[in-house]
Amino acid sequence: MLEVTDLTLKYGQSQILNGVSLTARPGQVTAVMGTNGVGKTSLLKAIAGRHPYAGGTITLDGKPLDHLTAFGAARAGIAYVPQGREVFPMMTVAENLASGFACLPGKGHRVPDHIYDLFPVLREMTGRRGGDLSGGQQQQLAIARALITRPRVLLLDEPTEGIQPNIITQIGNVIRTLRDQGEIAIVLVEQFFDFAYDLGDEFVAMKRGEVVLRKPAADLSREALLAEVSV
Ligand SMILES: Nc1ncnc2c1ncn2[C@@H]1O[C@H](COP(=O)(O)OP(=O)(O)OP(=O)(O)O)[C@@H](O)[C@H]1O
Repeated sequence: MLEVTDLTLKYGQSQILNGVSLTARPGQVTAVMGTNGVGKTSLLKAIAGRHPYAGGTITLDGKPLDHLTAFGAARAGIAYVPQGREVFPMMTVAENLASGFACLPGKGHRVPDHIYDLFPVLREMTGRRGGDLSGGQQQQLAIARALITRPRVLLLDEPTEGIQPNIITQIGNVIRTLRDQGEIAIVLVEQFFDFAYDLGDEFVAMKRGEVVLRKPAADLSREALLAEVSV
């Protein structure tokens, strides 16, 4: 279980996160929602070791992840799929996937079949350059690359952004499959309300760097959540 407690984060003198707390459990989707600029990406960056945080704690199964680097966080089991995907454009699909092995011990890794079973389109495109894939295919590649690292926590930053509807459905199905397998805790940052609402087991709504609502799906109506995350 991932526990973030009282997290604060600054860019220079600007306080961006102000005491943010959330929990992500294996086999569940924790959906983090809020309008542009409330600090959702900054929160994921702090968890993923991409930006230092000023205060608070992050623990995984009770063990502190003390200000890890991005590599350290990946080694500890935190996989991050950034907004905009960050696929390596000049590297092939196979090479992009193989880059995920860097944080695993040992050598001679091969892409497990279950990754291609989740994303069959990637199996057909192993030799194609990342930059030549469609946006939807790049998103699938970015999620697949994250799963290569055998994470315990999967951080997804706006996976539906700029993606066509049929691929959004496929990505939703992948998230559901991962959730139902019960091993990975998923933190989903998403502004596509219905997508997040359908998938979320727990909801965290943010405003101006603070959590204004934190509730399990069972205790929250669609209207109540919509009211908290609308402009
Ligand atoms: N590197 C940076 N330096 C300074 N300010 C930043 C930096 N990155 C983000 N910010 C500011 O921090 C605030 C939170 O940004 P963040 O990207 O975390 O929000 P967000 O909720 O993910 O927004 P969006 O949905 O638009 O991605 C914004 O006001 C943003 O302008």
